[in-house]
Amino acid sequence: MTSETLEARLRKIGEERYHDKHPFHDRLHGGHCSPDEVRAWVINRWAYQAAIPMKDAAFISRCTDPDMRRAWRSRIEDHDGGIDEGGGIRRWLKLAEAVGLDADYVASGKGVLPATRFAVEAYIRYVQTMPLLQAVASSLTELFAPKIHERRIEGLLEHYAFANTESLSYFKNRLDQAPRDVAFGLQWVLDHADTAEKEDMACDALIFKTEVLWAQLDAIWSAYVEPGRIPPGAWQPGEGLR
Ligand SMILES: O=C(O)c1cc(C(=O)O)c2c(n1)C(=O)C(=O)c1cc(C(=O)O)[nH]c1-2
Repeated sequence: MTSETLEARLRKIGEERYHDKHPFHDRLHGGHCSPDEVRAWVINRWAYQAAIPMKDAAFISRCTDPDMRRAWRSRIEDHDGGIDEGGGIRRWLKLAEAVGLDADYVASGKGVLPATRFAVEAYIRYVQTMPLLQAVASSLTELFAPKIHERRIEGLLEHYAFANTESLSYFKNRLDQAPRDVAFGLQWVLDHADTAEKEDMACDALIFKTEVLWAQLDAIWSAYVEPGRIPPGAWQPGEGLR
């Protein structure tokens, strides 16, 4: 199989399984979420955001090649940033405040749904334990992220009063960062998946990751949209407000 075919397979997985197809995103981007549904999403998605640099640090700890570590470390810098200006994590907390949440509450991780936590932990563990090829391939959902970030910026600006350049700065920054990261990750996977078995492994990793993302939105839907069954200990509307 040629690398073009592998790339086409990976892109097809995104077309079929990426979480832009999840009904929660239609609801969010179409302006149909209640303020509490938006808050639930911001609180839960925080758990994912906060885990990304930890997963990238876990990845780097496994790399024996300095070139690979050098290429990968900007991902951690994007999210953590410098002491004064911060990075993506701090920008996410701006969004939290804009939707009426207390930033310290959100950053505490209290109230995150158990299923969200399990999904995020599974992603970190995957990157820690699976063959490097699969650890890299699991990041390739970012091939599809810029499109959803553009859609999100447009939809939120159109429909919600909290949306402005500052509150949405997280997504705006990702528009430049994600394509750079994913160009490297994709090329690395195409270069290293040099047998049919390895190509299958790369595809399996991407499928696994789409499931990590999908499961988080399913959890939000069942707790806060329908049937509205909030698990014990998870965020209750009215908690953690600023
Ligand atoms: O808003 C989204 O839909 C979305 C999806 C993804 C993704 O596809 O995993 C990431 C992000 N955002 C994101 O902002 C981000 O920093 C990020 C890092 C990674 C990763 O796997 O390393 N995915 C994503």
